[in-house]
Amino acid sequence: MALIEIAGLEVVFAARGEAVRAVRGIDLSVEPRESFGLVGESGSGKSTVLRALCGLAPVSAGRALIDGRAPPALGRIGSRDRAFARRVQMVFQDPYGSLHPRHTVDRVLSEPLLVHGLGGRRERDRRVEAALQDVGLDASFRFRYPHQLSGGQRQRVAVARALMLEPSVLLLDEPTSALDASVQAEVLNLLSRLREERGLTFLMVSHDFAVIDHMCDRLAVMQQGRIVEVLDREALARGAVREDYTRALLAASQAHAPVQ
Ligand SMILES: Nc1ncnc2c1ncn2[C@@H]1O[C@H](COP(=O)(O)OP(=O)(O)OP(=O)(O)O)[C@@H](O)[C@H]1O
Repeated sequence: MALIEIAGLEVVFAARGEAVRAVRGIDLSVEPRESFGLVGESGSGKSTVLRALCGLAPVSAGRALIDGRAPPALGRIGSRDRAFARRVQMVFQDPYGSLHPRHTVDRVLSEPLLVHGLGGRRERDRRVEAALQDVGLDASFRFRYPHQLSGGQRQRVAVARALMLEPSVLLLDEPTSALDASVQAEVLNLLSRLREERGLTFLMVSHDFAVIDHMCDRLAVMQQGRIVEVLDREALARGAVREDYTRALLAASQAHAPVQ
């Protein structure tokens, strides 16, 4: 059975009295342990799909389910949210924005455990140290603040935080596009390794085909809130693309340096 199931999904935002149809009826299934990419031009609705899956955007019609369940309603904190957070986590583009500037790495990583009442002090310490090690940061990083880290190190901390509750699904929104090319490759390789080791399922947004090609088994191409085609990696490698829109995106992406 698919782990992520999206059917007839529509998301409509009300912006200054006008309805913005960000997602216009999409269907998508992602299997357990699969890594699936969403590509498309800016504003095509990629991030909105991820947000609908975790309850941060309204599902106006259709459904967006993970493991057969809809996300908890916006603004309601309860046991369903806690159960959901233990299955699904999101990683954003900008680790600087998503890490609290006045919280140490230790606090950032312990907080999910505290909120979920997991482990005593010793157990939390052990898990924070293990989490740092898992993302390739040594113990000296534990009491640093975000501004004392490089962009790549910050994103490693954001990945470690996302994994603290041992979720099965990661929703990744342009997780490396704020990083330099060489650092980008390191973080992508880290994500691939963690996925392999932990049997994670990824749904990943990028505007960059090289990133998607590096990371994903299949991808959907989005345009104006719709999916125009779904490709697997092999079709992408052969250039077996049906839509001119996809070809244009591919050409624009290939103008940039490929991921190593
Ligand atoms: N909260 C919101 N309120 C109103 N409109 C929104 C909201 N969030 C997104 N939109 C609109 O929905 C459309 C899709 O946005 P979305 O962020 O999903 O696109 P995207 O493909 O992820 O783009 P990018 O690659 O630039 O991040 C855009 O027209 C955007 O302006």
